[in-house]
Amino acid sequence: MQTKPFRIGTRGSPLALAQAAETRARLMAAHNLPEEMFEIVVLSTTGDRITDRPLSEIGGKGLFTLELEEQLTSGELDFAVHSSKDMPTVLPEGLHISAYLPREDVRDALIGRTASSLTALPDGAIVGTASLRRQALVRRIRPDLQVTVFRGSVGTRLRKLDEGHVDATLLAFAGLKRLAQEDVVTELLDPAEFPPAPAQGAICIESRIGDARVDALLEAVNDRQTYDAVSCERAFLMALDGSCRTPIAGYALCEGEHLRFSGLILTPDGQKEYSVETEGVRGQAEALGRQAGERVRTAAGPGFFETWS
Ligand SMILES: NCc1[nH]cc(CCC(=O)O)c1CC(=O)O
Repeated sequence: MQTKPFRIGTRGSPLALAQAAETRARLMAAHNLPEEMFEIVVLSTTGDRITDRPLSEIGGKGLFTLELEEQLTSGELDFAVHSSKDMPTVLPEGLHISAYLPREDVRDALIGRTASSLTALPDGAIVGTASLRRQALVRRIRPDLQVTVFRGSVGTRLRKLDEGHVDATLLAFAGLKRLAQEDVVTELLDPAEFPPAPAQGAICIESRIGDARVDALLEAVNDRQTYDAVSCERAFLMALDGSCRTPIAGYALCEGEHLRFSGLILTPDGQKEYSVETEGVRGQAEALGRQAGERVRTAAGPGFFETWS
């Protein structure tokens, strides 16, 4: 084995750093390599710098990955660690997702200040979240609640909640667990009523296509169930054209060689929705996700996407 360290790219948020550290720890264990073999390189991205506007307004998801991808392409980094949920559906030419770590809990968590659950919040209470999906799902269950845009790192959001800016906020349980902050959670939401975002809870590793040395390294930490499930969910998202103004939920589960998927699109007010369920063999994960996306897209019709985008 070579002795030059692998250069791992990551964003600098506490969650991103925790994910990069987890990736390094798994690689060290899988290959019996010392920590010095992995250099964690922290980059600030456009998405990190702009925190006062919804991402969908400033150009969407690529904003968290662009700077890392430039350095992957140029060879400055060997691979980059991301929250799969933040990855665009189409990657720059020459790059691919080469591995997924075993998925964390996919559920959303409510952190309530004035009540502990979504149903117990008082009439007209304010829920802070920038996610269009979470906004729509909250309104679907509790049309009386007010929803306000709430961005920043997990720590920033919890501080704003503490300061009383909102009555409750919603975060991915996975991120809270990775930050060892799961004790703040007051309610875990049932995926049947409050389905997660495609790719939620999964860490992915992006690298150059055809980099045999990196592929061999990463293969040992790739979780095949997560790979198939998230590939299905991302194909669903892509078939919906990644319309980042559309609230979209999607969740796939592998059981043996079988895969089941449920998807949902909603209007931002949560009052109209189209859902889809499908299942098949794991080897067809992407095709199943894509077909589910096409089905829901056809059922909704073009008007669904145009009225408010
Ligand atoms: N968009 C921010 C983001 N990207 C990934 C996570 C959480 C971890 C994950 O879903 O893997 C979060 C924060 C959140 O949604 O609470």
